[in-house]
Amino acid sequence: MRKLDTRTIVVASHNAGKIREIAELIGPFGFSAKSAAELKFAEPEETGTTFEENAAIKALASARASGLPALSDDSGLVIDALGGAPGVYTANWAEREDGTRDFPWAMEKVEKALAERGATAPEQRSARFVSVLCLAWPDGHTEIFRGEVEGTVVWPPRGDKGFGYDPLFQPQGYDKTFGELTSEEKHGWKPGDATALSHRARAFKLFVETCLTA
Ligand SMILES: O=P(O)(O)OP(=O)(O)OP(=O)(O)OC[C@H]1O[C@@H](n2cnc3c(O)ncnc32)[C@H](O)[C@@H]1O
Ligand SMILES: [Mg+2]
Repeated sequence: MRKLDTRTIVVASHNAGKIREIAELIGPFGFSAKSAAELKFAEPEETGTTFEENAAIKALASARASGLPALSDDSGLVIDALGGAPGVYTANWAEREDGTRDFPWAMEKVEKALAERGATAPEQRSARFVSVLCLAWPDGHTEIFRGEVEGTVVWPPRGDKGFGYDPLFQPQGYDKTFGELTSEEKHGWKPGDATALSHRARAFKLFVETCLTA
């Protein structure tokens, strides 16, 4: 287990929604965060078959390109009735032929797949959001943290907050989707809290406990 030994960290992501959430989570710890998008680093190909593999590919690419520790996030929506899809391929499901992402269309695809399987009742629509964070150093060392949040796929999508598939996902015990919760509510965590809500905040809490606290 290695502690973070610099005050600058590269956020190894090109997703503006994710970068904003990671900046919110890391802000209170006094780090300055620079994203791979800002640094104009090329997006590495995500050739892994697990969240862990893809997170490591992204973090190592940014750590080596910057010479600084880099934190990546590989995430996705895992739907039980779809055998775990879209899972690691959650971003690909939203990709149009020209490479642009279309989330309303991706959410319709998810709904179509569920309807084809007759998964219309809430109990047939269980899912979890998964986030795997990887902190990598330029010398190749990595630390991995996984967070998951259980919930249900709703239809129609609700809310315009958050990003990506947020309007489709209602966490267990809540009557609002991630698209209807504020960013603070979605994290459900700030430094010192014993629990967190979102997949990303849950993984982040482990990262803080392992790499930031003395
Ligand atoms: O790889 P980077 O550059 O970090 O950005 P990305 O968007 O390609 O990220 P992933 O490869 O990890 O793919 C994750 C997909 O899951 C979606 N996703 C992940 N976390 C989410 C969240 O908290 N809310 C909604 N959608 C989320 C996201 O929109 C992507 O389509
Ligand atoms: Mg990606």
